[in-house]
Amino acid sequence: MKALSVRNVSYRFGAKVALDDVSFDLEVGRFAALLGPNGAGKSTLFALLTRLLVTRQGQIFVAGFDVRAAPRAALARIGVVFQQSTLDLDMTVARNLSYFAALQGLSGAAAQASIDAALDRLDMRERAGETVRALNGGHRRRMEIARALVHGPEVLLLDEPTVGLDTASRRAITAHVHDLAEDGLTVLWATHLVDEIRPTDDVVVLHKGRVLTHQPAAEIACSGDLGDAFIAMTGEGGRQ
Ligand SMILES: Nc1ncnc2c1ncn2[C@@H]1O[C@H](COP(=O)(O)OP(=O)(O)OP(=O)(O)O)[C@@H](O)[C@H]1O
Repeated sequence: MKALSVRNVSYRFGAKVALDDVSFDLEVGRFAALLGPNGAGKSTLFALLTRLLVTRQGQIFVAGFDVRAAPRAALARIGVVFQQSTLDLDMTVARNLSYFAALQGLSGAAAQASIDAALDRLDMRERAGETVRALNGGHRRRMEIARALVHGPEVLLLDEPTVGLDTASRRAITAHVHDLAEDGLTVLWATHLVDEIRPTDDVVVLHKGRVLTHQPAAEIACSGDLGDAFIAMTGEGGRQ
């Protein structure tokens, strides 16, 4: 069974086609970059994966569950880090996570164990008592990733999670999420930055709503530079 399966998905906003017959599968435990320039359709695809928008054409399966026919089962297996932060700045890290855990139906000792484990995975346990406002941008992002793990998802979706961060924070977050994939989580990481992608990662190149290719990064780069290959394919840049 595939961790994520997107089949012939199209979506339009009025006359504007945002996604055009998009299909790809992700194997369990893969780190996949959804690489595309601005306007490629990455956020639209994320909105369909998380049911912020409803798929009208095509099908999406998460761990075998159809997002439209079995939304609860599918969404329970997804963790999401959206482009815009949704943290409560005046609550502590721990309180933000326990609030989210409660929304997921977790409480008491089980919730605490999940929260502690998620914070440990992102090296954020010692920050649990701090208010979010006191954290820098990189730590806030790590906390959002920890929050997305609290309910034990099988697939983690991140929509340009390093936007606005300095180089050190970008590297740390990229490394943390690659580690999560090595531990068996399936990751879909939307980005337009090729330096966040490792040679062994899957890359789904999205351009103007269409999938141009889906291969390991090393094969797309073809013994050259992934950024050059991306520019050659799309005519657009892939560096910060
Ligand atoms: N609500 C909307 N109404 C009309 N057009 C939209 C809407 N949202 C997105 N679009 C258009 O759909 C296309 C895909 O947009 P989308 O935001 O999914 O791309 P993206 O790859 O996430 O880009 P970015 O990196 O800038 O977030 C773009 O042409 C965009 O202008």
